[in-house]
Amino acid sequence: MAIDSGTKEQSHKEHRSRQSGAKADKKKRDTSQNGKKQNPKAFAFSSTVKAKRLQSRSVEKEQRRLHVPTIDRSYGEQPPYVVLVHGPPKVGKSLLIKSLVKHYTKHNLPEVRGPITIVSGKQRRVQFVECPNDINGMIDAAKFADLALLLIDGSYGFEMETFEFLNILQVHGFPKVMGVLTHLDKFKDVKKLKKTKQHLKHRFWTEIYDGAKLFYLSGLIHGKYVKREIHNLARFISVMKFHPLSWRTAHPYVLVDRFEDVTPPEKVR
Ligand SMILES: Nc1nc2c(ncn2[C@@H]2O[C@H](COP(=O)(O)OP(=O)(O)OP(=O)(O)O)[C@@H](O)[C@H]2O)c(=O)[nH]1
Repeated sequence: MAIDSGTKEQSHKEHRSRQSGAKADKKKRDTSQNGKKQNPKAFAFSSTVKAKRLQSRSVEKEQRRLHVPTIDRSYGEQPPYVVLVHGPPKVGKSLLIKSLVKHYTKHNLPEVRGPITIVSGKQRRVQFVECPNDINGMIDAAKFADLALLLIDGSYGFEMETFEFLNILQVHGFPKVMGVLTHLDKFKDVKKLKKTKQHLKHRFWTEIYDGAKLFYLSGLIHGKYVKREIHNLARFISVMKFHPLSWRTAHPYVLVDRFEDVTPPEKVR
């Protein structure tokens, strides 16, 4: 290479493509295939079907981006997530709350009276509420529940209350729902138990959605549900992601659970 510093012109040796060797062989092979190169234009489409699919996919992606994000209006310390335990009478609601409280706090709860709030993680509190079995109670509960545990007596099947409550949930923005089957120890026949579980699962799926979570509590040990099963259920509740419901942000609601007159008696007199 010679550089002429005066005119700043360079003279380069001309490029000569390979005539022999592996690279030359490959090139020859590529060009000889159907008379065209393997990759004539790397990013241009060669199939119209594929191109159409690609286009609709990119449009979909764009739509998703444009979707209005749900606004989380909460600020400061987060309120506890309300886990509502619903079911017909004597299905085991109190027992389930007691078992879950025992799991989280290692304390025995003698009686369930009103909502119970426990700390389930560094950033999370969970409040267990037993759903009242009257229509007004259910309507109130549907408004504040973040997760509804629907208890179903496995030996009996679905009862009216569960369907009623699902309907109420539907018109209140539908929070998360999980099913829990109890009284499964009443089955003596293993085959029948299996069949019933299958049947109830599919019934539950048609009501909620295919693949909705259903837990099985197989029986009692020392008057409590099996530790392992409660552990699994509690784990699910602890890691569950709760998104703000758009219905709820659009329909603010205050539930008054107590009304006290605090005027000093002196003043009244
Ligand atoms: N064999 C069996 N008994 C159960 C099971 N679950 C609950 N029980 C029993 O059912 C009875 C009622 O349980 P509770 O927890 O009081 O039911 P509940 O739904 O709170 O009842 P109400 O508050 O009256 O609606 C208790 O004696 C439990 O021991 C189960 O899976 N198997």
